[in-house]
Amino acid sequence: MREDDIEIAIKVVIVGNGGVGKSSMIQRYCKGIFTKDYKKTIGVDFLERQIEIDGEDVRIMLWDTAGQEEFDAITKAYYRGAQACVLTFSTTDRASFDAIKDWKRKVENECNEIPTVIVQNKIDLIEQSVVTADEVETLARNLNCRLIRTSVKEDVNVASVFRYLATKCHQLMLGESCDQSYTHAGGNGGGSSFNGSSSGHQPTISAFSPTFTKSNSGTIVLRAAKKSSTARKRKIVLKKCGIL
Ligand SMILES: Nc1nc2c(ncn2[C@@H]2O[C@H](COP(=O)(O)OP(=O)(O)OP(=O)(O)O)[C@@H](O)[C@H]2O)c(=O)[nH]1
Repeated sequence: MREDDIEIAIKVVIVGNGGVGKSSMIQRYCKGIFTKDYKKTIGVDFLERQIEIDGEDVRIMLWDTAGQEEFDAITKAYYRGAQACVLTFSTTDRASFDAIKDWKRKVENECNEIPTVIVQNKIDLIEQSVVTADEVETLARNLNCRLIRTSVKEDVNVASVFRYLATKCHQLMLGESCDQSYTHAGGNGGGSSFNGSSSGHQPTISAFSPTFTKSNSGTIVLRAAKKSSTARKRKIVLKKCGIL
């Protein structure tokens, strides 16, 4: 393999109870589509998308795991080697919220601590919500995870989830101090834009604001890896992380 062909790849696992919108989220992010039909994921599925972080091409490999307990034995094998995790629950499904702690534990059993985001999906159904904003924010704080509220259906904040995680992983790969800022979920609940600030207090990314706009933070770069002066940097990066 030539030096120029080397790229950064990040494995992200998406977990959560059945029906919360994991497959839909991945489809939305990688293919730009949304379907109303529910097709239970059997075992594990996989899609990827390439974005640019700090001028580097980063390939995000999204592992969609079945939410049903019957597939636990199969899916946990796929958590191994994951560098980031999305813990997903649905605004209209109380059990899926209550299960978030268990999902975090299951992933940590295989991967230790990795950058993790709690995603409250189906925020378009906020009027049918079975969780309060406070309890969700408290859970995120207690679990030391960033909270992002999304609507896969309306394409709100989906790109922010993966850009945030990819940025965190990229920082870790570069050996920059990660300052643990990914672990905070504040409670202001306003706006939907991604805030890459590295200060200690990280606001929740939310779609609650009535003036929210669709997130455009994911820059899709559908082209071959650049042959540029970043090659040397890539080499350094790859000493610190695995190529998937
Ligand atoms: N209203 C609304 N419906 C959604 C949203 N995201 C997903 N859905 C719907 O929720 C249902 C379940 O979505 P899936 O993506 O299949 O759920 P899953 O988490 O992958 O389910 P498993 O494969 O069983 O683990 C589908 O009918 C989707 O259309 C959303 O943001 N809003």
